[in-house]
Amino acid sequence: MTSLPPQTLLKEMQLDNVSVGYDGISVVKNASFQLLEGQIGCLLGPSGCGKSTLLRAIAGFESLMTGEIRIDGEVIANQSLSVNAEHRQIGMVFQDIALFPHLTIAQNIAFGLSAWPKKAMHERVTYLLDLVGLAGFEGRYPHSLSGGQQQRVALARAIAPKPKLLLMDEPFSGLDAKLREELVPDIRAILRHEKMSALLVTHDQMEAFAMADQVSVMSAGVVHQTGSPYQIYHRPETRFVASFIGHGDFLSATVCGPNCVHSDLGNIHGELNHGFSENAKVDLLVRPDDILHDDDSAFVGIIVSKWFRGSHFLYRVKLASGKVVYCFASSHHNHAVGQEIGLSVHLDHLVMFLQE
Ligand SMILES: Nc1ncnc2c1ncn2[C@@H]1O[C@H](COP(=O)(O)OP(=O)(O)OP(=O)(O)O)[C@@H](O)[C@H]1O
Repeated sequence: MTSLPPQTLLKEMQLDNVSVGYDGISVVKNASFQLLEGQIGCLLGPSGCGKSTLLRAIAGFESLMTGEIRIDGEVIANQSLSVNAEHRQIGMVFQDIALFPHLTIAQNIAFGLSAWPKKAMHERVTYLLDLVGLAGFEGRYPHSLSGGQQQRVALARAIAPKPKLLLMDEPFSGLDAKLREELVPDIRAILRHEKMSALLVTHDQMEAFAMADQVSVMSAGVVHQTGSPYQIYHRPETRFVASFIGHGDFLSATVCGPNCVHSDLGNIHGELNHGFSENAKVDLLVRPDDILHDDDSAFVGIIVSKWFRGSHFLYRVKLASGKVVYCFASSHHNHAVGQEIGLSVHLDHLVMFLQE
């Protein structure tokens, strides 16, 4: 058995105050975050917020206006230095799959392995074909594969040379929803199996949540927050993150204690001290799963719209103040639009922002 070149895993990538731009105007501003061994990170944000630009800077295709990028403690880019893309040990997968049409699937996967001994190359290609579920496809050409199969080949090609880090720019956006749903967990499992650190760019939060251990939410070039999907959803640190992620509404509220606010839905107590001063006017984030239909509650609202979601109904409910909020109800509670229903609040942690 031929011994394969040893795999060098990423220990840590660190971005410190990275700004990147075009023609002297920064489109990524002071981005800082860290990616650790085996972690799958994600840059999530609306179109044009600078995700691809930041990814391209990490890959070595854009230079830095300020800041520093380090891989395993070694500076690969700052204002005056930029290690060549091909020397960064970074693999890339793009939205437009871009396989070589005149090469077989095996030749595509082997493309970055030309320096490897023949036997090791063959073993690596066979291993990867198997890993991405395409054993037996080695002699086929890209045009004879489905979009999802082609994207698996693109992944195999990118990870074949054992890069320290895999960058993926909207790799699923050319695929239909059903295929995407199947492929995302598969790709995650493959990266996990390879202990490969990766950074994904997407504007789709469900994709981000399904793929990533850590999500960096961006808006207008600024990284607002980096955290686990759970933290991003339940503990958003900025108003933008709170409103961009998931469904939610802001209820006007007044602070009435160290872990209490008073709102249209009564006094709401959180588990933690929120740090706001007594009587401060705040906007309190309420998600659909924070407000439940409750016949016994004194707080009521009028249903203004409803959606049947199989296991539950999602209602939009107008409160006495005129504020409209989401509300979950089990699918046995089928109420008509215009009907009044009772509401109870189930909020463990209070996410709120001072009113502007
Ligand atoms: N080569 C370029 N020259 C000048 N401006 C550019 C260039 N590439 C991107 N931009 C601009 O930089 C900003 C950020 O673009 P970028 O592609 O990084 O955003 P994005 O978040 O990846 O968007 P999308 O999700 O639509 O791909 C945009 O305003 C874009 O028009």
